Amino acid sequence: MYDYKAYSACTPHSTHSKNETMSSTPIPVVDLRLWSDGSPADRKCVASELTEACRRVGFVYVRNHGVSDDLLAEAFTWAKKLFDLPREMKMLAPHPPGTSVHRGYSWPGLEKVSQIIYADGDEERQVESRRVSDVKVCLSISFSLATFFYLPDIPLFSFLYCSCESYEIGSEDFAQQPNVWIPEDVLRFTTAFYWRCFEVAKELLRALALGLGLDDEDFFVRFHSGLNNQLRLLHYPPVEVEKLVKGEVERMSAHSDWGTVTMLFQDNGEGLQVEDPNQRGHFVDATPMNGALILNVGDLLMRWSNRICYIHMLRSSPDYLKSTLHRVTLPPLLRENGVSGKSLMMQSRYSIPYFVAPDPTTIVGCLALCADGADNSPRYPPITQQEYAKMRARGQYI
Ligand SMILES: O=C(O)CCC(=O)C(=O)O
Ligand SMILES: [Fe+2]
Repeated sequence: MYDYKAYSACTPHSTHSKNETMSSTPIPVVDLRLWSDGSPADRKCVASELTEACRRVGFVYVRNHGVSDDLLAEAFTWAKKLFDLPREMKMLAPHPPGTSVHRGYSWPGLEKVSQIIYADGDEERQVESRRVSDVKVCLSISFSLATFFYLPDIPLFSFLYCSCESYEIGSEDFAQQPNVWIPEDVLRFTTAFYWRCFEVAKELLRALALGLGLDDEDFFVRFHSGLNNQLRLLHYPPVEVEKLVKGEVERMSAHSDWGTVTMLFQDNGEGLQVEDPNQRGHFVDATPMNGALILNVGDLLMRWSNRICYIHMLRSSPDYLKSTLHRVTLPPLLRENGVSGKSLMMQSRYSIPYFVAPDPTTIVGCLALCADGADNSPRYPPITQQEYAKMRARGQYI
């Protein structure tokens, strides 16, 4: 884990001790402290930094975010406790069949994080082709994204077996997506944690609105009552390193998130990678950083801000927010040093993503200030959150 002590540009240097150094990570780091207690100018600085990071990379480490270390430690303790339960107990709260309800326990292999990416970025087509393709493929059939990148009509497959187990929790007041409870105190804690995360999410949405140049800091918050968010406890069980090296199993394949933003908490298990914004198909490590959460832009925020993907982006970059592909795979040390000893096992990894989504009937259309001329007209038709989620969910659960 990075022992990261670097500062964001907005933080006065005098508040840092002499031996603080900048991290070598290509993923930017933003400190929210001055967002919470700084002057209007400080807040603007933090907002611009955060937005710029989301524009350049789509992923950013956020420090001083407001979820305390103790609360996070407790969240991971509960997650571990939950996944340590015998399978029969976990199966008392199974993820319902089909794609309409996304709650409860998903056992390893249930979720197929599969994304077919046409280089022309046509999402409708991506989803349709995923539907007719065999999503029951269990082992990795992945083609290099980079190889096919410049060929808009050739589908880029990423069908992978997701070897994680997860537990999805929503708001207890959202009738469309009822929680699937299991008889454990863990769920009482996670509900409180869910709403604490939402408080942080609202601040991040405010900063992004300001950073984008919207007059109304609450613009995004108005579409987010919090009811439609999702807290996911994730466990990647131990896996033979050799299988990961050979690509027979992937912990989680490359995908983008569907919502507005995701806040991700990781334990110190490495392996999360993010697509390098300057090199399609090339991934960089998003190593866990002490005390920082990772914020990433989801598809809906990308659509709001009119960011186009892939091939178009190379022609003309509208310079807005980017929903970046990411995956979970081998940690850097194992990649670099290879594996000796066939039976080497990679340890469990736990993570807790909090997916922030607008309310289901919210119409997500290009913001007026992000469509500022002939070269930057709206690229996506307006779509409601529920339509978009339905489209994306069709390939994910079988
Ligand atoms: O486990 C992680 O670090 C990433 C999880 C993730 O990307 C997801 O659940 O969408
Ligand atoms: Fe994700």
